[in-house]
Amino acid sequence: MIHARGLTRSFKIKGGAVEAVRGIDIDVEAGQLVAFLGPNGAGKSTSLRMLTSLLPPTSGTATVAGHDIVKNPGAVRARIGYIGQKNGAGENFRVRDELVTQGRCYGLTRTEARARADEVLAQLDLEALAVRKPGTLSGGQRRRLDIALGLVHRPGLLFLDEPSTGLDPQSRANIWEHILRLRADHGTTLFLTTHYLEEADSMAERVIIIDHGRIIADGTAAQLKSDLAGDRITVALATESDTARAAAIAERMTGSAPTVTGDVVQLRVPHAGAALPEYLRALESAGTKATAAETSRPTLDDVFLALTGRSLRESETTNPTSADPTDPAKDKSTTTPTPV
Ligand SMILES: Nc1ncnc2c1ncn2[C@@H]1O[C@H](COP(=O)(O)OP(=O)(O)OP(=O)(O)O)[C@@H](O)[C@H]1O
Repeated sequence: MIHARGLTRSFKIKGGAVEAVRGIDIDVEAGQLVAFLGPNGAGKSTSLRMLTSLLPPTSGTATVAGHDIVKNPGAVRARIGYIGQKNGAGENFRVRDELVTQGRCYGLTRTEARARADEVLAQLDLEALAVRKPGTLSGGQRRRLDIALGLVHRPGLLFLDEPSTGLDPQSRANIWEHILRLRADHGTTLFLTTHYLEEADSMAERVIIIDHGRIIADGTAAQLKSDLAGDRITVALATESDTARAAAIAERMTGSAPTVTGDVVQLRVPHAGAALPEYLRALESAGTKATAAETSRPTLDDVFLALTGRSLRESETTNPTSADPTDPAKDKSTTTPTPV
């Protein structure tokens, strides 16, 4: 469905150029659900705009839905749906009329366009809103209308740029329900960007991570987490000298320096279940007792941290364009170990 080789895109700016995408290779087979992750400015939207033929690449090639994005952009566009970050519907027409107009733009007759509008209204649970104007819809309803607009011409491949951003948790869950239903009922291939790591982890079967315009990881979330991050052990100590000793023992045990924050030591191990008792025993024989301990499974943020030394969450929390107070990426809760 998607085969890209060495795709690059740079933008001329005053006094130089921005290399937004620096040579990406992507292969996506039919029916896959791929989450494309990366911090702000990593090159996600630029990649999506190239793959959807909206932006010509500076170099490299790609075939999408069987057609070359540069040589045959019209054929690509006829076979894909693209739901960008901005709303696709205008303000003046009613919801159903917007969908009929979209169908007409894709060459459907008036009768076909009306029938198709009714189908997508039902598919996205929008029937009750058919006579409303888009401007009167809630954020979640509007996002569903955007998806409906992208589906009018029955594309086999759908690109979604941040489909759930800015929505409250309930609307986000609802959007995901519809996305997953699309795939289950129609086998639609889905390629989407998101900065909600938990969503990518639980919903997508494949995760591609991009950073500074380059793909740095590609696999299932489970694979990436076990290969790149490992489990985490967190222990709390009572004194500064205990903390220093616990950090030294952790480094001896794992071969790498642990993270020390105040009196809390965090270390990475392949299997925390086996390593925690061993670590606690080692502490005790050194006369150091942990006051609390906890193990946790790795997250996609841990994968990003292992690859780049930076937290994806932190780069997202500083995103000046995201004003979503419900954004789970902004939940920077620290781990509180349970007493031992
Ligand atoms: N038209 C443009 N002119 C100049 N620079 C651009 C243009 N479009 C994008 N860029 C730059 O290219 C880089 C990649 O931008 P892009 O929008 O692809 O990132 P992104 O990963 O989608 O980010 P976000 O998560 O914030 O949407 C950024 O440095 C951005 O400022």
